[in-house]
Amino acid sequence: MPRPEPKANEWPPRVAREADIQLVELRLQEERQAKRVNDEIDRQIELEKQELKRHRPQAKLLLLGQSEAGKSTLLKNFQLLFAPKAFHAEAEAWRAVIHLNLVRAVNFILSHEHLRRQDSAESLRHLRMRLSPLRQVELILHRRLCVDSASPSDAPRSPDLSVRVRSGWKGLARIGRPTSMTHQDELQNARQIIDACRDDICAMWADDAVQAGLRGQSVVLEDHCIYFLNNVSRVAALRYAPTSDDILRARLQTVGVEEHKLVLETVDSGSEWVFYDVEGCRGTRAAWAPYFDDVDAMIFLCPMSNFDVTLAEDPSMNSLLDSFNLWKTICESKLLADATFILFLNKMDLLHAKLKSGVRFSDYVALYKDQPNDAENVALYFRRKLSAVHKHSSPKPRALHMHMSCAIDTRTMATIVKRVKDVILITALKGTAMI
Ligand SMILES: Nc1nc2c(ncn2[C@@H]2O[C@H](COP(=O)(O)OP(=O)(O)OP(=O)(O)O)[C@@H](O)[C@H]2O)c(=O)[nH]1
Ligand SMILES: [Mg+2]
Repeated sequence: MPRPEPKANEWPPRVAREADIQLVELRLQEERQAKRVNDEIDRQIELEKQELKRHRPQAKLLLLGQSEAGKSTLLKNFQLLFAPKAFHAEAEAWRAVIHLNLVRAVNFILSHEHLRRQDSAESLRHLRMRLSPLRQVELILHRRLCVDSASPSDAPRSPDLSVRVRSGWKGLARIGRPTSMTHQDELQNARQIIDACRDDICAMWADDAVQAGLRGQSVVLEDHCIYFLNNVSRVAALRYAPTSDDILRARLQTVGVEEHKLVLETVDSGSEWVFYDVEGCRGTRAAWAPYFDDVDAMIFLCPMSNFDVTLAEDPSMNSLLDSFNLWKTICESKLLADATFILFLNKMDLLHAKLKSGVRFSDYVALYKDQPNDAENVALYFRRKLSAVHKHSSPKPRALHMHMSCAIDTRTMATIVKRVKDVILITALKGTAMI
């Protein structure tokens, strides 16, 4: 067909219009191609997101509180209940920590200045001599386990008999499997010496002069030291294998922020929870913040029994006041505004024993004046005080679940920890669980 002649004065000329049409077509093609590429990128991002979701732990949990509040002990309770195989697999590794806890307590007692002066007691002089190999054992275990390079000195030390393991709890697993024969021989040798000293440690702990000396100087040995000394004939035996109770009692100070993956065995088998267990000392708290992001639940431990003591790291600071201040700061953290709060009012057993021994809570907490000095009422005070702080903090944090606890009592903890597990699962799956 003949092409129509271009009309005179036609604007734009037909040829130019055709070129425009081709250009538009080209642009449309390019846009379609770009959209295809974009859609593909979006699809990839969506796939990656889903993949990430699949690999994201089912729950991310933060354990906070001052030093010795019981954070790591609570974590052990979770492990004992929901990953018992992993818990028992680590039992062997805990033995060295328990032995160091024990040996440090013995050496501390024997090196205490007041008891040195009582050397006139013939029996004590004898015991000191017979137990002197434990100094070497402390050095060996210290070298194998501890973070700080300073060796334990001969001078009497403060009764902070904590153990800090290189790279924390995870480092402990490596200690359970010593790599070289020298390590194995050293640890075996240490166990043999402890076993050989067993009767003498018993005799020392039962010695009236020792007990009177400790009482007279108001030396308060940490709870775990007393527990292992009371159980020395079992703990010091050559074939000793730590029980669950022993592991919960063992004192292993957390170093920095330790990540613990808990692969559940008894419920929801195979799913993974990640705990961030922090070192509670004041000087290390600035390092916590990076771990506040994107956690499902923040678990705070407030030890109720330490109202009459000051912080080991700051003797001018009352321990209870420090805990209250810390709780307030945590409640006001914007980063934690989306996390469910779980509060453990811990060390109920020690609170009970302390009040029963005659220490008065009102002597340390002015607001408590004229109120009953029993553990239930004091615990109620803690409950009201801490929930009021939570309620009135800004930004308003999410739900608060509170439990009175004794973290070393596996029986009562089993019930509490199961309840907390439900809260964590609901929180992780549905956002938050309100009560
Ligand atoms: N009697 C008693 N002892 C407890 C309780 N909870 C924890 N402990 C003991 O207190 C000591 C300190 O507990 P940890 O769990 O190591 O304390 P933490 O909060 O992890 O301390 P850091 O790692 O220093 O921040 C351990 O020897 C525990 O066995 C409790 O409710 N009652
Ligand atoms: Mg800890």
